[in-house]
Amino acid sequence: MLSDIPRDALLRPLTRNEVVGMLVRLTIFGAATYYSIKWVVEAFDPTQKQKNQAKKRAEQLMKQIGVEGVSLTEYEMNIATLLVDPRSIKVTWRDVAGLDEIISELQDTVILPFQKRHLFCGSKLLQPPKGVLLYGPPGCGKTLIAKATAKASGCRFINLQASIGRVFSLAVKIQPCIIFIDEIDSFLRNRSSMDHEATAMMKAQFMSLWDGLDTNASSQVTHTYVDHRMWMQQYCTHTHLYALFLLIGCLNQDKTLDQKLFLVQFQNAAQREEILRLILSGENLSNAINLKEIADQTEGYSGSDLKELCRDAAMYRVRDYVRKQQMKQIAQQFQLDEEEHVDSTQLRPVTQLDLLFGLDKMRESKQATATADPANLREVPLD
Ligand SMILES: Nc1ncnc2c1ncn2[C@@H]1O[C@H](COP(=O)(O)OP(=O)(O)OP(=O)(O)O)[C@@H](O)[C@H]1O
Repeated sequence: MLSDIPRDALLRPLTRNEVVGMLVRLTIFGAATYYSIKWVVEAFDPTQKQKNQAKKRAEQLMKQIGVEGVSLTEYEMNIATLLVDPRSIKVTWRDVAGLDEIISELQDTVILPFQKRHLFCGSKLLQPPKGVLLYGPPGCGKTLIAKATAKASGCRFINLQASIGRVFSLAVKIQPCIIFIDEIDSFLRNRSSMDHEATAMMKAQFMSLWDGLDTNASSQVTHTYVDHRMWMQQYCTHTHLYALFLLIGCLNQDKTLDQKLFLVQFQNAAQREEILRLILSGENLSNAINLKEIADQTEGYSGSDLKELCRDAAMYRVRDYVRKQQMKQIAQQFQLDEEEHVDSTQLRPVTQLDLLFGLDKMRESKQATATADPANLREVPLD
């Protein structure tokens, strides 16, 4: 074929027009190949439909929370579907009882820097913590606090089970943002014989992201001095559950900050009384209710235990109501005169006895759980 081209045409340098023409042809050919391959790959990808739906949902959510013009990778797009608009969070500080000290410290160190940025800009000492760690036994209010904090700060909120790298990169892009990881210990400890290495890698990745996020000086994300590895190790192996949330988008670029750690644990009797009062507020209570008596007898109970106790107590009057209605029907069938007038639409008030019954039931179920706990069984001597 080359023999068809005149020899002098092969030897002379190409003209400008020839070079431009060749470049145009190469560009068109390259683009056509790229889009054809992309089209074929997409056509054969069974997850494409879900991806498109996730993209749509993420775009909608981003718009709703006021983020526009940010380009996201496919992974970030998936995480973005977990975004929560703080206005849609129902929990407020008023839903948390007995934890006033923690709440007031959170308000000063976490909420204020978001709300009054200008006050914190000028001073290295006044920098807010980059991360906040809530830890403690289950059912004591960590999730409540995390949600109330997100609501009060007005931050974008990502509530996730476990997906790490992209979460951080998305959070950096849409900062300010709170990342909330509930029960992260179960993710960090969750292993099988197969995934030991993978878990270790994820753990390492999490640690490095948690530690630094970004070393870029122009980033609004900071390093801290606290050794989180120690915390992680300690709390991933020695406590059952904790929730964790990080703040991103703080103001400083300096390494002078500490991490804030809050122990959310079992409350004392006075705090338990406050929790009981909050849980029962809005209920029809008998005048003789004595919450102090219940609080004094519930040492070691979590907030969720107290809620369960109150729920049971409140149920007794529903059972009473149903029983009375049945008796009424029987009396009507036998055309007996009813001595007592029963209001057919109202439940009776919750009484102290209901609460004490609820307490008994709770004790029984706690005892049963303690006996069934394999950890306890292991400690029983075999001989
Ligand atoms: N301090 C509290 N004030 C009011 N209610 C509480 C409190 N602590 C717990 N509760 C009740 O118990 C429920 C569970 O609490 P929450 O989910 O916040 O616990 P948690 O500490 O996050 O537990 P876990 O570690 O299991 O996730 C709450 O929805 C609430 O009804």
